Amino acid sequence: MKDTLPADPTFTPTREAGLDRLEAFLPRAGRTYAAERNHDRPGHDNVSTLSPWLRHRALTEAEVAGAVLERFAPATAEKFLSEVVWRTYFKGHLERRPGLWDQYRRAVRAGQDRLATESGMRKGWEAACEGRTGIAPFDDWAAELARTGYLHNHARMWFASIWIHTLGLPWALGADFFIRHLLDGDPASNTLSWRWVAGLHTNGKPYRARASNIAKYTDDRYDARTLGHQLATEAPIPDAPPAPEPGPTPEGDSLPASGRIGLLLHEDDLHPDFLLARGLEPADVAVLIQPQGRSPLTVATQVRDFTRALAEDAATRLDGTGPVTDDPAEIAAWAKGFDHLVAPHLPTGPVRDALAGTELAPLQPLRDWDAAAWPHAHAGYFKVKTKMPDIFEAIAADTGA
Ligand SMILES: Cc1cc2nc3c(=O)[nH]c(=O)nc-3n(C[C@H](O)[C@H](O)[C@H](O)COP(=O)(O)OP(=O)(O)OC[C@H]3O[C@@H](n4cnc5c(N)ncnc54)[C@H](O)[C@@H]3O)c2cc1C
Repeated sequence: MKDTLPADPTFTPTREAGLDRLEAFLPRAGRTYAAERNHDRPGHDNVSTLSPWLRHRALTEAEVAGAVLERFAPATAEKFLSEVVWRTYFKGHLERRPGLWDQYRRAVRAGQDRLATESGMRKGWEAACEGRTGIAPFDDWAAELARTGYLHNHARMWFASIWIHTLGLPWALGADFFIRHLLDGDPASNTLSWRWVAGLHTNGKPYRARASNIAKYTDDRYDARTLGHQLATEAPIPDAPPAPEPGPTPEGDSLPASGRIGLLLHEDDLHPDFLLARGLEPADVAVLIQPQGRSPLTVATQVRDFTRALAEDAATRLDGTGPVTDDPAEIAAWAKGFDHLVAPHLPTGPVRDALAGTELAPLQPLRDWDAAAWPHAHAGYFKVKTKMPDIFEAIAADTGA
């Protein structure tokens, strides 16, 4: 029976492979995506599976949106484009409220303290992480995540809801479990999506997974009646500190007018098309990665390998001879050879945290795409969604097309 299932998607850690995936998906980015996207199906060919490349900006939101808009009218591809812009919204939201990242890190540590002292919770957490809860779809998604480093969006929502509301586990430990295993594990999309499921994001409404919804969108792979007896019927909102007030949109630095420039790429932006389009001529390129910085626990080998290989691919593309490293001290030694260090804007997350502990202070130009979207990312998604036409205006400048 298993042999007849479509194969798991694979994620080759090169920009070229991401471009191939985009090319193969493009014909389905219009009405087909709108009609089919909610189904969690083996193989996942009803969605793009582009997120591992987009997360590291080995492919950028602007170039993906640009390719889609060359093929479809904005209204036809609205659903897909809106999902891409969700990613930008979450990045902007966290840039405006970086304190949410600090709160999350503290909540993970507090959850780990509880694991050390509450044996019942520890057993529940271990069973959830190992896919041994007895809730069939949840256990299957835990196994799929560990095997592939990817889950469909609906599966992520249901999984997070069952983790929080049915199993009664701390939301931050669930977010930590995801970010240790997802190839696209992202400080913004992951943290804020888990907060959204818990009911801590903008509207105070938790997301509760329903048996009938799971059965429908898994094409009846799971029995709604059995699930109906297993899933929580209530979804109380967990205690959490209030969200910080939004700060200003980060302002991008200008490029230096002269001098030898070292270009520092990082795992949050590996394709400096916008900088080259602005006239940057780097003397050399290095890449800083921090996959292990995503969690205090061990991050999955395939996540660390994927991130490093994608970073090496970026350095090779740009003929960089600088280090591709997770050690900021190596970057500091390399940076001594230049008058200026330039990096694409460093968003909230482990790379920025790692640099904060050093004397390195690269100039950080901002992408036109982010500059168009982030001023509207201070509250819910709707404000950004209404600005989609303006954001698309930034595609040419962002991609240098
Ligand atoms: C609990 C939870 C945790 C999540 N954690 C992450 C994460 O760590 N990293 C991550 O990239 N996404 C995360 N998401 C969002 C979303 O599930 C994935 O981006 C999407 O499933 C990736 O699959 P795809 O590339 O096939 O998406 P498609 O449906 O093909 O969408 C295209 C692109 O749009 C973006 N996108 C789509 N849906 C969302 C969304 N809801 N929020 C933000 N961006 C979106 C992604 O970059 C994606 O590649 C999470 C969602 C939930 C509910």
